[in-house]
Amino acid sequence: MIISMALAMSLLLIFSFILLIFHKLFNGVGFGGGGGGKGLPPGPPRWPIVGNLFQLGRLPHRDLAGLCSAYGPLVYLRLGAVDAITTDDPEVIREILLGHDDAFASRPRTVAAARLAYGSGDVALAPMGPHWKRMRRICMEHLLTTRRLEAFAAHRAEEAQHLLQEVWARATAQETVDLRQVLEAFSMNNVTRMLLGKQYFGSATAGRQEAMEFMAITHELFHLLGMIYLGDYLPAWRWIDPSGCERRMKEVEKKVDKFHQKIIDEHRERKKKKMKEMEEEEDDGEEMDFVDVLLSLPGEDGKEHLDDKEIKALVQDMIAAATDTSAVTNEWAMTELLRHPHVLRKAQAELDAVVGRRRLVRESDLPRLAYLRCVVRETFRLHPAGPFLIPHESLRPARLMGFSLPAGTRVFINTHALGRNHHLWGAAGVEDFRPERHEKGAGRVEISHGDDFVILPFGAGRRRCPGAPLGVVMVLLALATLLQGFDWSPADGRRPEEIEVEEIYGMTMPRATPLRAVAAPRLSAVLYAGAH
Ligand code: HEM
Repeated sequence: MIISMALAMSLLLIFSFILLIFHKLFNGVGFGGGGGGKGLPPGPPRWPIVGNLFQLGRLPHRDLAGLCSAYGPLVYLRLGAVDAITTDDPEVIREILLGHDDAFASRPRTVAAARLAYGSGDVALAPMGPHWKRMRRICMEHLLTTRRLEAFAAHRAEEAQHLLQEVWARATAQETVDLRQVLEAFSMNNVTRMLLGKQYFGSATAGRQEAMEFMAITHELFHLLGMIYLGDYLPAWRWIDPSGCERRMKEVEKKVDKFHQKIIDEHRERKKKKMKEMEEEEDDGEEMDFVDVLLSLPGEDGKEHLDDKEIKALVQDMIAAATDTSAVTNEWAMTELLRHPHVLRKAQAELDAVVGRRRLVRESDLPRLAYLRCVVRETFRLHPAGPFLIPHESLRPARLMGFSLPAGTRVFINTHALGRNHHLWGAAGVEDFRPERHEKGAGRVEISHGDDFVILPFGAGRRRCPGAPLGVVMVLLALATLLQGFDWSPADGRRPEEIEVEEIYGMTMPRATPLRAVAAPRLSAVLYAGAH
């Protein structure tokens, strides 16, 4: 497979090279001009056909950051047949996401979105239009309301207790803790309890095997959705598909669909049973999970119900958008805390002062944990869950910062580079993890973006993350629980500075390897076993 990939790449390069020579012979101009022509923003020179595609490697966010350093805050690229821009500058980002939100709020129709998001029939990957509006409204009105978030607070407290117990069990058995595993379980359980009425990891679970399968499918899905697939930029690539990418998409599509269909069928069955037993009473919606709600909503064009495809697209979107983002953020936060023990101790001292050690931290404590909130902001600065948000696309020709962009321009807002922009954070120490840079006088430390757009963990404008309040609570609650409950040190006797910080690129950007650490209990034993 590697050989066929290399062969295809070489053929493409040879073909591009021949074209380049023809181009040079007959037009007198060489290596394709960079951006800047036809009123486009500046950008790197490009090859015929492939354009700048081969300038993107394994970590495209770092490659695009390099282009912003070389060509300025707004860079034009040609990726095969697709026009694209990238930026790491808060002013340009504000113009795209707020000033020209109407033009830039669509999404590209990628092969992965078509295959893996029910023909872009979800919210997150749907192009701008009436379908997106309706699906997003359903989520906002039936899942992500303040009332529903409050109604599930008790479940989140149970999951925090469960997280504490899981780590405690490993600590008392003198085992290292796989933080990726316990943090994923925490996020997955919280989300699936709201969505599906099921806890996937733990005592009253859907079964360990099913949980592991579910998690593995979600990872694979995220990997495929996030990758820069050459077939999206060079249609001819799809004929060869040398790495078998589309075949993998088809396989994952089947597995995911089977999983979601099972969930819907189980819910329908349960509903039927209830009706039969005449147990169904007028419901205020609080005991219904999201799938129950979706099954009771009317469909479009006079249809009695939403169809299964629409329900599956929504459920998949919510699971994917909610679990990985918060788990990845928490794994990075713990990575940085382990690398910076003085920050970890300072966050624990704050927990001792605000909550004490005689009871467990609760959701209602979170607004008062100002330093912990700075830790999360700093984590988002250095390790944003979505390195390019979810790429946007322009719906129509647009003017931006004095340049003209054609319709269908793909927009890579580089949040990873924004957090390392020397003009904002200073050239020295930009890679240092220093939560103090976000400290301000009195008042709550906000974790979403402010007016200055210097960090952007949830995007902005009409495509901003609708789950941000829930995401923030899940991240803070898990971290507060881990820090209040345990002292932490690196696994395998490593020194803090030896903990790796390499990332892998995808729709979310996790550490390259799972984080393992040693936990030592710091509360009285009764709190680990007892009720919250
Ligand atoms: C720490 C946790 C989270 C982070 C960092 C995060 C981040 C993001 C980002 C960066 C985007 C793209 C914004 C854009 O393209 O402009 C997004 C979109 C989205 N997020 Fe989140 N998210 C989190 C949690 C959640 C949760 C808990 C949910 C739902 C339960 C959720 C649902 C969505 C949806 C549906 C979209 C697509 C919005 C649209 O395209 O209209 N997210 N999120």
